[in-house]
Amino acid sequence: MSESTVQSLSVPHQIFVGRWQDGTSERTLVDRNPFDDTELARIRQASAQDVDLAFETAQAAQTAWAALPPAERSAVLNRAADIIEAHRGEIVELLKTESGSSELKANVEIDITIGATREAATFPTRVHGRIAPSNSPGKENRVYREPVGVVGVISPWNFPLTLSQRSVAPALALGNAVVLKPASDTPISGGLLLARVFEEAGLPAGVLNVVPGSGSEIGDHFVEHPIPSLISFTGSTPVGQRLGEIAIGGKHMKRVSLELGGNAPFVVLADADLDQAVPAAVMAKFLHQGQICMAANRIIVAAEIYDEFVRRFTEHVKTVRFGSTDLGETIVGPIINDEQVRSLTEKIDQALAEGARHVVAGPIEGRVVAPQVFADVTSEMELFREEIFGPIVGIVRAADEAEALALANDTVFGLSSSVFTRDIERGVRFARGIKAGMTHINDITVSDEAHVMFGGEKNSGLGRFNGDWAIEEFTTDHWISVRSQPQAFPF
Ligand SMILES: NC(=O)C1=CN([C@@H]2O[C@H](COP(=O)(O)OP(=O)(O)OC[C@H]3O[C@@H](n4cnc5c(N)ncnc54)[C@H](O)[C@@H]3O)[C@@H](O)[C@H]2O)C=CC1
Ligand SMILES: O=C(O)c1ccc(O)c(O)c1
Repeated sequence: MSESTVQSLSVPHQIFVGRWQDGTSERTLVDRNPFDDTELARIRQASAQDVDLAFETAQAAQTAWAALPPAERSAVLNRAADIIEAHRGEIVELLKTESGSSELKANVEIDITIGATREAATFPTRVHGRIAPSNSPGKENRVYREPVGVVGVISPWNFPLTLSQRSVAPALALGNAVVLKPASDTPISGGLLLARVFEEAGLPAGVLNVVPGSGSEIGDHFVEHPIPSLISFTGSTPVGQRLGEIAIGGKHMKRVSLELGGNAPFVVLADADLDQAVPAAVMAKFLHQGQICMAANRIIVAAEIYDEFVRRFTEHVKTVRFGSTDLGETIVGPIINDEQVRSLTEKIDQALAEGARHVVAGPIEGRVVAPQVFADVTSEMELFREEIFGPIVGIVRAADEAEALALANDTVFGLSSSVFTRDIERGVRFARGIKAGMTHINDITVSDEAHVMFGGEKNSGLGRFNGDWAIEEFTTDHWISVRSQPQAFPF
C-alpha cells in the first residue's frame, strides 16, 4: 500500500473509517499534480457501503467522545494544531503539488488552519446552557446545549485543508463525530492528512472518518443518510442548493450549513488612496489564481479616477509571476483541472464577444492561465454576473457613489466585499449598504479570522463559521422542564 510522505505523518492512500482500509468502490481516484499531471496517489474510492460504515462508526464513537472532560477534547485539538505546525514544510509541499498552491498561499492556508484549530480548542468550555424561570409554580426550565451528534462535512479543492478543518475542528471540539468527504482533486490535503493528524493527536478511532469519493457516486447517499444531523458543505452554489433540497426534502431531514459561491465587489471610491487600493486589488484577485470564493470578482471604480486606476492596476498586474509553484516567487500557479481551464477560456472569449477591452492578455500554457484584465466591463456582461474562480477580472466604471453601491449589489451572491476610501465613516456607511455577509474597508476581500464570523447572504449560502457562530452551528438546544411539586390538572 502506497503512502504520501509527510514524514512521520506518512498518510496512507486509503479511506479512513475507524482504521485505514481500501475503499470498495469500483473507481480508483488517481490524484495528480495539476501543473504537470505527475501522479501523486492512487486511492480506491469510497462506495455507498463505505459511507454507511463511516456514519455507523461515527455514531458508535460519538457518545463516549462527547462524554470526555472538555480539557481532554481541547488537548486533542491543540495537539492537532501543534502537529500541523511541526509539519508545515511538508504540508506546504503537499498543497503545492496537489492543489497548485503557491508558497505564499500554502502558508496562508496553514496559518488559517492552525488558527481555526486553536480557536476550536477553546470551544469545549464555551458551551453554556440556560436556566429560565417558569410561570408555572414549582417548575424549572433548563435549556441544555448539546452536540448535534454526527456531522457530515463536504469540502472543496481550493483551500482544501482550511475548508475541511474549519468544519471538522469545531464539530469535534463540541463533542460531535464527523464523516468528511474531501473534493476528488485534493483527497490528501483535503481529508486524509487530517485523518492522520488527528490519529497522531490521539483522537479516539471512529470519531473522525474520511471517505474520498466522487460527488456523483456517493454525494446524494452521503447527504440523505439517516445518521448525520447536520451537513456542513462548502462548494459551488448549484451543488449546495441541490444538497440543501435533499437534506431538507429527503426522508431524513437534517440541518445544513452552506458556504457557497461568491461575486465579490472590490469598490474604489473617488477619495481612495490608490497606493493601497491598487496592490490590494491585485492580491484580492490573483492570490491562488483567483480560485477563492472571496476573491475580488468585479472591480468597481469611481469615474473620476477610473483611467488612473486602470493604468496603475494593469501596470502592477504585469509584475505578477505565473507558472510553476516550485518557484517561490510564483503567485499564479496552475488551475486545478481541465474543466476549470475550459470554463475560464470560455469566459475570456465571452468577454471579448461582449465588447470588453482586453488590457492585460497573458498567455495560457497548459493549466497555467496568466492574469487577464478587461476594462470597460458593464453589468450586462457575463464577467460581471458570474463567479469567475480564476485569474480574470473586469473593471467597471461607476458614475458616482450611489451607482457604485447599486453595482456592488447587482448580483445574486453576497459573500465578501471591499470598499476603499480615505473617509472611514463614509466607508462604514457604504459597507452597511452592501448586501453581503462580509465587507472589508481598505482591505482585500479575502479575509478569515477564526474568532470572527464568516459567511454569506443570498445565494452565497446559509449559516456562519468561526468563534461563537460556530458553537451555535455545531450544537443544538434541548429544553428540559422540571416539575418538583405536584399539580392539579383541569381534567
Ligand atoms: N463560501 C465559501 O467559503 C467557499 C465556496 N467555494 C465555492 O466552491 C466552488 C469551487 O469548489 P468545487 O470543489 O469545484 O465545488 P463543487 O461544488 O463542485 O464541489 C464541492 C464538494 O462537493 C462535492 N460534490 C459534488 N457534487 C456533489 C453532490 N451531488 N452531492 C454531494 N457532494 C457533491 C465535491 O466532490 C466536493 O467535495 C466555487 O463555486 C467556490 O465559490 C469554495 C471555497 C470556499
Ligand atoms: O473562499 C475560500 O475559498 C476560502 C478560503 C480560505 C478561507 O479561510 C475561507 O474561509 C474561505
